[in-house]
Order: sequence, then structure tokens, then C-alpha cells
Amino acid sequence: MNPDIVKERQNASFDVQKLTYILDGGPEKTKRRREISLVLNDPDFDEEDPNFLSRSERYEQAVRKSAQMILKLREYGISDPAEINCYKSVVRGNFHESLGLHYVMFLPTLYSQCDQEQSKKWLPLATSFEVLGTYAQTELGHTHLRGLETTATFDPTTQEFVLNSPTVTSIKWWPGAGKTSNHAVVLAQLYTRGKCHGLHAFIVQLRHMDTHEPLPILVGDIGPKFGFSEVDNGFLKLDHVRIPRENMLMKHVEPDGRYVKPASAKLTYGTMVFIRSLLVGLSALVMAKSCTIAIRYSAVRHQSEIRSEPEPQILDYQTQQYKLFPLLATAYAFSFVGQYMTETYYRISGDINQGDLSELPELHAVSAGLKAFTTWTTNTGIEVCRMSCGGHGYSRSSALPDLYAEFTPTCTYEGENTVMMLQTAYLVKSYRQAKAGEQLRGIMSYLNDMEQRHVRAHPASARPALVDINDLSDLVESYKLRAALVESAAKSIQQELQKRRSHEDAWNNSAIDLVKASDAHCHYMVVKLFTDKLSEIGDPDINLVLTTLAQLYALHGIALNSGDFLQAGLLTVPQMQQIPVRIKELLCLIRPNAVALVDAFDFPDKVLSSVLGRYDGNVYENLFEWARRSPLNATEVHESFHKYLK
Ligand SMILES: CCCCCCCCCCCCCCCCCCCCC/C=C/C(=O)SCCNC(=O)CCNC(=O)[C@H](O)C(C)(C)COP(=O)(O)OP(=O)(O)OC[C@H]1O[C@@H](n2cnc3c(N)ncnc32)[C@H](O)[C@@H]1OP(=O)(O)O
Ligand SMILES: Cc1cc2nc3c(=O)[nH]c(=O)nc-3n(C[C@H](O)[C@H](O)[C@H](O)COP(=O)(O)OP(=O)(O)OC[C@H]3O[C@@H](n4cnc5c(N)ncnc54)[C@H](O)[C@@H]3O)c2cc1C
Repeated sequence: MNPDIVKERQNASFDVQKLTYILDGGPEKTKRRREISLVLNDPDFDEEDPNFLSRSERYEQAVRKSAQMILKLREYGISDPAEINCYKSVVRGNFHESLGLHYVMFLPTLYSQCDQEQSKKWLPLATSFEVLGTYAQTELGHTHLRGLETTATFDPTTQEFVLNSPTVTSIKWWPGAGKTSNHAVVLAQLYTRGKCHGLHAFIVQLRHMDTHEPLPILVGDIGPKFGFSEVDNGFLKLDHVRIPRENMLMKHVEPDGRYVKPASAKLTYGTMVFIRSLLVGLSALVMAKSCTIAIRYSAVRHQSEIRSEPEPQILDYQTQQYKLFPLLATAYAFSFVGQYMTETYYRISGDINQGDLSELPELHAVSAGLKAFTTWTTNTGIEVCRMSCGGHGYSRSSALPDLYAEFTPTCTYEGENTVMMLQTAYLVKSYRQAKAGEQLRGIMSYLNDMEQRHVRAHPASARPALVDINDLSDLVESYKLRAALVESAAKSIQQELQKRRSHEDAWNNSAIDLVKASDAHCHYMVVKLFTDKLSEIGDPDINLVLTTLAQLYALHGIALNSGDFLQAGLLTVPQMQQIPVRIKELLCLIRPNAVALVDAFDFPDKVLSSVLGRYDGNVYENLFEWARRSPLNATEVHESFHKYLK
């Protein structure tokens, strides 16, 4: 064990194990997660570091691993979805799996959109993996749902739908598992009796069940990408492909071609809402991994000098702490927000299943906004962590390049982040409702008293100082008032309308304000949820260290967005000047606990797959060991010497 890291652990002021229990949701859950993690010792999962493999080899290794996972899950009798998720995230490490889409999109779509008869037919096939599925929605030319071109036209004479991609732009593009899957949920515009009824989901067989040869359908892999090398993101061109009427999910078309309207057309989009909700937790996980790597490495890396003494640990540099500790605070904040998002998703989708759709718009708005907010922050955060590790962060051995490459598309998939932030229509609507005197419920209820507060652009000097920067509840309040930026967005729309612009143009001309408002709303939610969580934590040592992190998270956010807080008159200039001073104090308070705080995330070394983030801190000897395994070192003299240099 590296002596620096041993010392760090001795300095901790709290019980690491107890904090792990809080993150997991209780000691029993930690125990079970650790039991499941023992799968890492299974030799059947021994594999080559994907960084040393070609794309095709990586895909093959991933398919083998996916198949192994299925067999092992059966062998160990793991069937609870949360446990399956835990098991898979351990085995996957920092990479995706080739059957990922089957689990996260195909199966959930079947579960939520099959009627009884369809469930009877498709669920046994899909859960036994005879049917391997993908989710084919995006097209080469469009992602916007109303713009999708693939059609499904009902033919009452044969009781079939005819699926067609009439143009190049309508070719389905991106769905994972282009080579792996034999079925797809295809999203297409439904036509019956000559009328378009919008987007609906259809089950389409793509490949022969025994030979895996494509049916008369053009299907394949779209080629190498920035990351996602384990995943065969695919293309799919359908040329008048016929499927039985029964393959339409939720069966909206009667045998005579009559269309039966669903309770809400938006139920078809449910799988996206599900994944967006999950991505909030994934952001927490990846932020936590990145911080673990960068902070452990910073504790063992010595460089340069502060005084004329032996080189200090780089974690002692104030600038290093300023890079990493706000991200550590973010990892904790997002962990609690992830828990909230999961609970909210299951609560509201439970109501939806019972026929109560009243909270569907809120679920959509919250999951879209938090997905965008947390993935954007994490995406930037991973890169800060990588840079904070200097040159060694650039090596794939650090895992940080892989974490970035695998995570960054979360900002794009399941709804591009700007587009998701623009789903703030809901916020503006809520604001208008509140202004009209309606009492809002839930997370939007803070808009109820906006009108009384009159939070607008005021000269700071004209307003009383509302905020004690050392008081978390005051900080939450100020974030809440800043979220009144939605008022500026609503006003901008109003002004545009007064210029006789159409509603659509008014909306587009106010889009920057809308995205800002959405960002402010999400930021408020995160600060509030983090602070709320503290009241549940009884252990005084843990409460203290998490309160310090929550204060840092809140103050750092204010420092980054000082213009908003000053403009709204929520803080005065002298208070603003106090914030960097307080942030520096908080960095000093967090410093002795930094390693313990990342230890509490409890990532096994094999899951982190990072030489820099090793628990034992023995970085240098293992960097050397890793480099020696590089395929270029397989021979002492590379064949290129003989071919070209000699
Ligand atoms: C230490 C920490 C521990 C933490 C542990 C936690 C661990 C958790 C780990 C979990 C791991 C899970 C891993 C998951 C990741 C796996 C990898 C996944 C692989 C990638 C797969 C990617 C798939 C895809 O990308 S599929 C394609 C996705 N496509 C999109 O998202 C398209 C985006 N566009 C849209 O959604 C729409 O076009 C939209 C919303 C922009 C516009 O909708 P519209 O209907 O076309 O038009 P509009 O008129 O604007 O809207 C009408 C109306 O409807 C409302 N609306 C829209 N959508 C919805 C909805 N979904 N639900 C409800 N309502 C909706 C909209 O607001 C409008 O409302 P009104 O204004 O009131 O009319
Ligand atoms: C790794 C990966 C895996 C994927 N897996 C799947 C899958 O399994 N199944 C599937 O169906 N799809 C999948 N996708 C596709 C993904 O869902 C889309 O890429 C995503 O929805 C974004 O759409 P787009 O690529 O068309 O971007 P575009 O929408 O073209 O975005 C380009 C730019 O235009 C801007 N823009 C677009 N519309 C607006 C607007 N209304 N207002 C303001 N700005 C706008 C965006 O902000 C962005 O800056 C995957 C994508 C990736 C990268």
C-alpha cells in the first residue's frame, strides 16, 4: 500500500463504511452489492483490456461477455431488476455491452406497451433471449419525432402493416445492435384509411431465427465512432416489409382499419423517459468514478514545490482542490438526485399504469431537464478530472479517456441536451398558471409565490441582502429565487408576440432564455435535493462532511453564475466577494477527508479499471506493467522496421 494513501485514510474524520451504506440505501444493500461484485473474481470474465484490441475484437469480446452474463445470471438466480443492473454495471466496467439496448430499451418497451396477448407471446421470447431486440427510432435525416419519415401503412386485406423507408433520410440510423439483434421495435408514422395518426411502435423481425441471416431488409453496422466500440450501432432500411397487425404495440388499429386513440399519444415515448431518468444516476456514477481516480492519484502524486521542502502531494495545491472538490461535491449531489429521479420515475409510472396520467408532463419535463443538466456537468467534469492528472490522465491506462468517450454521447442520445432543456415549455406554462392564481403542486410549487417576491432585475443596492452565505437554507432559497429566470423567458416570449411574431418564432427567439431558465430550475432542484438529504443523515460526522460538500456545491454554483444572482439582487457585491473566501475555507475543510470521501463510493479496482485510481495507490509500477502489455511490445523489433525502415 502506498504510504501517502494510508495516511490519507487515517486522517478521515468519519466512518467510510457508514457513508457507503447511505449511498447504497442501507447496509443490507451494500452487503448484497458486494456479494454481486464477487463475480469479478470469476475466471469466465477474464478478458483483455479492450484498449489493446481492434474494433472487431472488442465487439466479439463484448458479445462473449454479454452471453456469459446471461448464463451467470441464470446460474446465480439473479432476477430482481435492480440486482441485474448492479451485476451488469460491475461486469461492464467502463464500457457498454453489445446487448445493452435489449435490456434498456427493447424489453422495457415490451413491458410497458404490450397488451396481454402480446406480452404472452413476446415476453418469454425476449426474456429467454431467443429474440434479441433493438430500438429503432432515429433516422439519418431526423430525430425530431414528428419529422420521422418511416411509414407503417395498414393493409386491411391481408391484416398487415407495410413498413417502408421511402428515402435515404428515412433509413433508421444509430440503433444499437445492428449486427446482434434479430428483432427491432421500429417507430413509424401510422397510416390507416389514408390518414396519418403519428408515431407508433411496431415489432419487426430483422434476421432469421436460426441462421441470423438478414431477412429481405438492409441492416448493418454504421462504422467506428468516438467511443461505443463494443456497440454495433446500426442502420436499417425497410422496403415495403410486411408484419402482422398483432405486431403493433398497444394495438391501436382494428381489423377494419379503424384507429383507436390511446389515453395519451405520449405513452409511446415512455421508454425514452425511462432512460432519461436512469441517465441521472449514471451521471452520478461516472462523476464518482472520475473523482475517485483523480483524487486518489492526486494523493500519491508529488510534484514541484510549495515551500522548499520535499515535493508536496499535488492534492495540497489549492488549484488542484479547486478543480476536484467541487466535482466531488457534484458526485454526491447527483447521487442523491439520481435516487430522487428513480423514486419519482417509479412513483409516477406506477400511477400511469393505474390510468392516472396527471403527472406525466411533470415527469417528462423533470427527467428531460435533469438528464441534460447532469450529463452536461458530468461530461465537462470528466475532462477536468483527466486534465488534473496531467500526462498520465491522457494514457488510456487512467480510464479517464474511456470514461469520457463512453459517457459523452449521453449529452446527445435520448434527446439532444439543448432540445431536452427546451422542453421547458412546461416551466413557462407552470409560471403562467401560477401567475393566473392557480396553486401548483410538487417541485413547481415554488412558482406559486414568485409574484409576491417580485424577483426581477433590480440594482443590487436597492435590495436588502437576503442571503447568509454560510447558511445552506438561505442558499437554497436564493437558488429558488434565481429559478425565477423563467419569468425572463416568459417575458421574452411575450415581447416577441407583441412584435406580431408567430408563437413559433417568439419561442425560437427566446430559446436562449428558455434554456437558461431550465438550467436554473434544475440547478435549484439539485441544491434543494442535496440539502434535503442532509436532514435524513443522523451520524454527526457524516452530516458535517456532507454539509461542507453541499455548501461547496451551492457556493461554487453561485460563483459560476454570479451574474444571475447579482442581477436578480439576491446577493450584494460585498457578499459576492465573500464567496471565494468561503470556498477556499471549504476546500481546506474537505482536504483531510478527500480520499475517504471517494473511498465511500466503494468501487472495486476491477470496476474502475484505472491504474491511477488503484485503491493501493501503487501507480508507477503498475503503469510500467500496463505499458509492457501494449501489443506494440509483443516483439522486440516491430515488423514495420523490416518493412519500411531498414
Ligand atoms: C455512486 C453513485 C451510484 C449511483 C448508481 C446509479 C446507477 C444507475 C445506472 C443506470 C445505468 C443505466 C444505463 C443506461 C444507459 C445505457 C445506454 C443507452 C444506450 C443509448 C441508447 C440510445 C437510444 C436513443 O437515443 S433512442 C432515440 C431517442 N430520441 C429522442 O430522444 C428524440 C428527442 N425528441 C423528442 O423527444 C421529441 O421530438 C421532442 C420532445 C423534442 C418533441 O416532441 P414532439 O411530440 O415531437 O413535439 P412537441 O409538439 O414539441 O411536443 C408535444 C407535446 O408533448 C410533450 N411531450 C414530448 N415528449 C413527451 C414525453 N416523452 N412524455 C410526455 N410528454 C411529452 C411536449 O412537452 C409537448 O407538450 P405540450 O406543450 O403540453 O403540448
Ligand atoms: C452512441 C449513440 C447511441 C444511440 N442509440 C440510439 C438508439 O439505440 N436508437 C435510436 O433510435 N437512436 C439512437 N441514437 C440517436 C440519438 O437519439 C440522436 O443522435 C439524438 O436524439 C440527437 O439527434 P440528432 O443526432 O439528429 O441531432 P440533431 O437533432 O440534428 O442535433 C444537432 C444540433 O441541432 C440542434 N437542434 C436540433 N433541434 C433543435 C431545436 N428544436 N431547437 C434548438 N436546437 C436544435 C441541437 O441542439 C444540436 O446542437 C444514438 C446516438 C448515439 C450518439
